[in-house]
Amino acid sequence: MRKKKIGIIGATGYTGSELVRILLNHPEVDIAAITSESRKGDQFAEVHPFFRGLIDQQLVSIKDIESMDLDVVFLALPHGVSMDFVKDHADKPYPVIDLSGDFRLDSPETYEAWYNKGHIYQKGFEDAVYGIPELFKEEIKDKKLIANPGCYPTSAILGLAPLVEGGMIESQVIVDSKSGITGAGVKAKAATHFPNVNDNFKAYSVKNHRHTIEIEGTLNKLSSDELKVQFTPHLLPVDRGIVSTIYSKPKTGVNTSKISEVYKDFYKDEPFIRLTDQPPAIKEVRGTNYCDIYCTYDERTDNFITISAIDNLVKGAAGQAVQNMNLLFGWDETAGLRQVPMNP
Ligand SMILES: NC(=O)C1=CN([C@@H]2O[C@H](COP(=O)(O)OP(=O)(O)OC[C@H]3O[C@@H](n4cnc5c(N)ncnc54)[C@H](OP(=O)(O)O)[C@@H]3O)[C@@H](O)[C@H]2O)C=CC1
Ligand SMILES: CC(=O)N[C@@H](CCC(=O)OP(=O)(O)O)C(=O)O
Repeated sequence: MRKKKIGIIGATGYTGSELVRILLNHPEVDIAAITSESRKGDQFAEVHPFFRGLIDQQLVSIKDIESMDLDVVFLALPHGVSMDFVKDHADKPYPVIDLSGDFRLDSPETYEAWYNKGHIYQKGFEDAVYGIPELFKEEIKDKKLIANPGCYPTSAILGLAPLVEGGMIESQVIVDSKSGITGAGVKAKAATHFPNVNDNFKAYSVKNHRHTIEIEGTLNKLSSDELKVQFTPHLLPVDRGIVSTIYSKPKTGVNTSKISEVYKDFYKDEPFIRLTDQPPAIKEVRGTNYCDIYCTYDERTDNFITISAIDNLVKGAAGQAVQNMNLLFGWDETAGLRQVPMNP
């Protein structure tokens, strides 16, 4: 059968090149177009020299894909930019998998409140599905617009989903997350300048990070009670990886000794969830689509403590996008995603 023709939009950035890294080894696809507005005409491997000898492809402009007969398009563009593409290409036959936050929330009003930015395409919210395959597999299968989740939300939501869906916890949840610096994108900025991150560690966007509402809104879709999420991200001096440590209180009467069975049962058919018997490490998932999850109960404080680890560029972005594509086309969910973690 003919391989599906893929377009990757915005491939001078980190998630764009990560998509290429994964899709080069995907058995069902050919990378037909890789775009860049700033480097069009250059070879992709000139922009990302670690691809030398592996791919012979010239970067094209977005307008050049109009004449191509693509089967699916990945948007690795900043938020606020993706929405223009989605609106302008709404009549195209191909599905779009958007890695940005432009269509993850429930309405333009919520978006505007948390992103401090206007939204130009209300219909996209009606068309989109939130692409977290472990929770919304059936809904993803026949959608034309997939809003690929944020990296922090992926780690927090997957960590909490079994407790939330089981109605096991009280309404206040604390998510304390640490991310590698590639989460901030390829552009140089003061916050990610080497002396500011090397040998250093700090929280940022306390109380108002836009992922708070993405986590809270998604968990509330699984919950019969109204949950509130306190989310604090931290910048970790590593390239890639996220660890989230999550605190929640069991409801009165919940059988806390059954916690591992609850997680095992919830994720029993999920190839990318690995339940661990000790806190997971970012190097144990590096370069892979795994989300490793550890959960325990502390009798002294009456808290559940859940710790999850992902690679922000893979399960937190490009890998999850490929997993979504696999579902869209009815392929094995793990196609192209069977990497072994790179450790050390
Ligand atoms: N990095 C991560 O860990 C994660 C990122 N995401 C999301 O995925 C999307 C891509 O992220 P990431 O790859 O890190 O981003 P980068 O900043 O590394 O790359 C973004 C790319 O978009 C292109 N682009 C097009 N228009 C613009 C514009 N107006 N301003 C800036 N860049 C533009 C750029 O390529 P060119 O100018 O050459 O066309 C650039 O290569 C973002 O929405 C991000 O929030 C989601 C989860 C995790
Ligand atoms: C370390 C770091 O800076 N991380 C980014 C989140 C990356 C991501 O997933 O962002 P989107 O929701 O925009 O896709 C941040 O905190 O803004």
